[in-house]
Amino acid sequence: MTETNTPTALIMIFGATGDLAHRKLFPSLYRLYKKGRLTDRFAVLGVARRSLTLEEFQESVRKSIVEFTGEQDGLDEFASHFYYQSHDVTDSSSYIQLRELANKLDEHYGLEGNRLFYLAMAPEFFGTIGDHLKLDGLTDTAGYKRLVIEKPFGHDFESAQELNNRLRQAFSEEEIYRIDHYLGKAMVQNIQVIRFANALFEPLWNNRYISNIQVTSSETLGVEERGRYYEKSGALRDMVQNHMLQMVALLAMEPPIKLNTEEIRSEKVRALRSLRPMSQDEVNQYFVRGQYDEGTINGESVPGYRTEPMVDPESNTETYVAGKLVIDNFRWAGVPFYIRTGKRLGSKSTKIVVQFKDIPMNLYYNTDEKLTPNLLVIHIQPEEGVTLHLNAKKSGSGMKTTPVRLSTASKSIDRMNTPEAYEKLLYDSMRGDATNFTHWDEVALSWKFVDAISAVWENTKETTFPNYAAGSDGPQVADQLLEKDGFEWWPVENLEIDNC
Ligand SMILES: NC(=O)C1=CN([C@@H]2O[C@H](COP(=O)(O)OP(=O)(O)OC[C@H]3O[C@@H](n4cnc5c(N)ncnc54)[C@H](OP(=O)(O)O)[C@@H]3O)[C@@H](O)[C@H]2O)C=CC1
Ligand SMILES: O=C1O[C@H](COP(=O)(O)O)[C@@H](O)[C@H](O)[C@H]1O
Repeated sequence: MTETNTPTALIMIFGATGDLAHRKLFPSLYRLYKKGRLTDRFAVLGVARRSLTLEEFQESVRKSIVEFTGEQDGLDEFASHFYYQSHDVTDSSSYIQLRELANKLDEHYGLEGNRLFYLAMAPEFFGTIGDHLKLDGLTDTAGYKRLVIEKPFGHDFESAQELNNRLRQAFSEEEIYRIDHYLGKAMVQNIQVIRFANALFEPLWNNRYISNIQVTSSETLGVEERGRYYEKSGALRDMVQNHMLQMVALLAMEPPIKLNTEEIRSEKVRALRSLRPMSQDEVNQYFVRGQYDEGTINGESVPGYRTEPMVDPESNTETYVAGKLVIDNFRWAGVPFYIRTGKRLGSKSTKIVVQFKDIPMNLYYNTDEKLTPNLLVIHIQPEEGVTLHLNAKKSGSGMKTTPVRLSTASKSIDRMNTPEAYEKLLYDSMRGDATNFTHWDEVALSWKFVDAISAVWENTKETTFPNYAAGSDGPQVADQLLEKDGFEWWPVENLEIDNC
């Protein structure tokens, strides 16, 4: 691993006129620049088909910064590091020209031959670009060469493996940075710290004390303009295969022997290997699906999934998934991990709730009343922090108990906004820190797990679709999944830090 805190590199963005580049990548680079994490020794070479002059491209960069950061300090100087080549990535002849421009920028800015190739494009182009980078000598460089690749990494295990084999012709595993933007979120990175830096939690982090763990990622947005992609993906591939399983791996993994990339990834891989596979007959017992109907969100009527643009009016695609994961190892035997994610729900929220087991004997309530279980809530977004739900004595005479909460919000600890996930991930990839990117072994195991579910769902028409109204908490089948085990979902809206 090559690490420096002020990395120098040529960042080549394929898809530089696209949404991701404008909303996330340019603003993140600007913030790094403003913080002094990018010195003047960097250049960005944007690639896309449309014909733009250098001035037009730099103007588009300036606009994106103003729109998405609200700042403009030092903007002209920052934008002057941006270059553009109009180039169809399927056209073999353009790569030579790209190499020449890259070499010139390398020399002009003293970039030491360091190259970061960021594929911010539709996945069908990933393989072709990888092939050409090698064939046309863009990867022949004196410095490092790294490939940062967006999701989706394949559509299933087979296609992911094919893509991986192809990319590995040009880049080694260590040089491939597969983005899962959840791993860039401050509170997702905090899961390990909460677990391994607190004497209070690690001894309790097992089946002796934890009754179940719930991971919820709910969205209010629908599929927007992404109907074509989403029809083939659904919530299972879009969210579960990557973000949800990554959070589960971080919650379930054993403590790594060292806090380095290899050890952390290897423990995550072991956790994913421990996921109990499901037979075809078991899939619908462990996983349930939903699709949104029309409804109301924030007072506005929104259409049902089947009437969204580019969506089949009889679509069988799930926009909601809830599941029970069983981790077959010594630590977690008997502790269900429940996950749920969906579009067009009542709130935008990602939270992890760790529910502790009840104490063996309740001295404080009548025997027919139950104490509220202790909960550890990790607030991933929109608020960031941790809440511990405890029981305390009710004021006044007598020994009645009442639930109380201890909360910390990250913003109040650091007194600043935490950086955007993409900012951290871009910085890490330039510093050569791959810890918060997914290793091929993690991708492969996640696909194998999810493939078993999609094999069943794609072959059975779900006759109850649409089965939840936009703006609701999701389909009833998700509640029934937990009721079977004697649990219920902790409602995310009642767990906000602000409610404490
Ligand atoms: N947008 C987001 O928030 C997120 C996006 N992603 C992933 O990032 C990737 C990009 O997404 P997004 O930015 O939204 O997509 P867009 O459709 O907005 O952008 C696609 C980009 O690719 C360029 N392009 C398309 N075809 C070619 C071609 N043949 N040769 C050269 N350039 C081409 C387009 O420019 P032009 O038309 O000028 O050629 C454009 O710059 C996808 O893999 C997506 O899944 C992942 C997470 C979030
Ligand atoms: O990767 C994706 O994530 C977003 C949700 O991300 P978040 O950071 O807003 O929680 C999701 O909307 C999108 O469909 C999916 O592709």
